[in-house]
Amino acid sequence: MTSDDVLAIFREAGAYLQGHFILTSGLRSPVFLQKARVFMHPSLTERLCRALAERIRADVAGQIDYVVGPAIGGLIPAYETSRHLNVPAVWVEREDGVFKLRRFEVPRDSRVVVVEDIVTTGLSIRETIACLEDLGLEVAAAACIIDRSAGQADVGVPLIALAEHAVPAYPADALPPELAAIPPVKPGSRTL
Ligand SMILES: O=P(O)(O)OC[C@H]1O[C@H](OP(=O)(O)OP(=O)(O)O)[C@H](O)[C@@H]1O
Ligand SMILES: O=C(O)c1cc(=O)[nH]c(=O)[nH]1
Ligand SMILES: [Mg+2]
Repeated sequence: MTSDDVLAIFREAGAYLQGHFILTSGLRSPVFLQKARVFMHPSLTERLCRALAERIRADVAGQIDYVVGPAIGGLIPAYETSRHLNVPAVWVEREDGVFKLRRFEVPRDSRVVVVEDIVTTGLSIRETIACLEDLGLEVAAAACIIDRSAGQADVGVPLIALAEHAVPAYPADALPPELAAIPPVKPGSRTL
């Protein structure tokens, strides 16, 4: 599956939004990939995550014990990708703003792959890895459906992206006038 194929799925699902968006990193962007509008369709999610699982199988040497999804966006793709890898899926969720593995007991030294929906700066994956490493887990790699940084984000482990799609993002105090003219919205769950 190519990046164009993935973007076509997002466009057809009405998930390629244009406007003025506040991202989880605090950056502002004229584009938001509303993955929930893709993941609401099991057949589309199955196609994307089957392809992502194939990439993970090809790129990650050795055993994978668990897939970990950062809630909320990573829940569905992590679960569906784990189904194709035939390993269990768990998730981290925010407690007072910090990712925690609240509901599971994963043995120390387990080898895991983090599966995210979208990467912009890589901040959410880095936060996830910090939580997992604190628990003594080995993070073999991270993976995502779309990398908006097009390879620029550094998450500290190899990042496998099903698609790369470079999208502009600006600090809040450096907005182009056409973006500043639109009232911003924040679709994600951080700080909710
Ligand atoms: O690479 P980053 O700069 O961290 O941006 C990407 C993150 O932003 C979104 O999560 P968000 O916190 O907005 O909430 P969500 O998971 O509920 O969508 C998305 O699900 C990624 O986790
Ligand atoms: O950076 C983000 O917060 C972000 C960007 C995007 O396109 N989609 C998303 O869910 N989050
Ligand atoms: Mg998220």
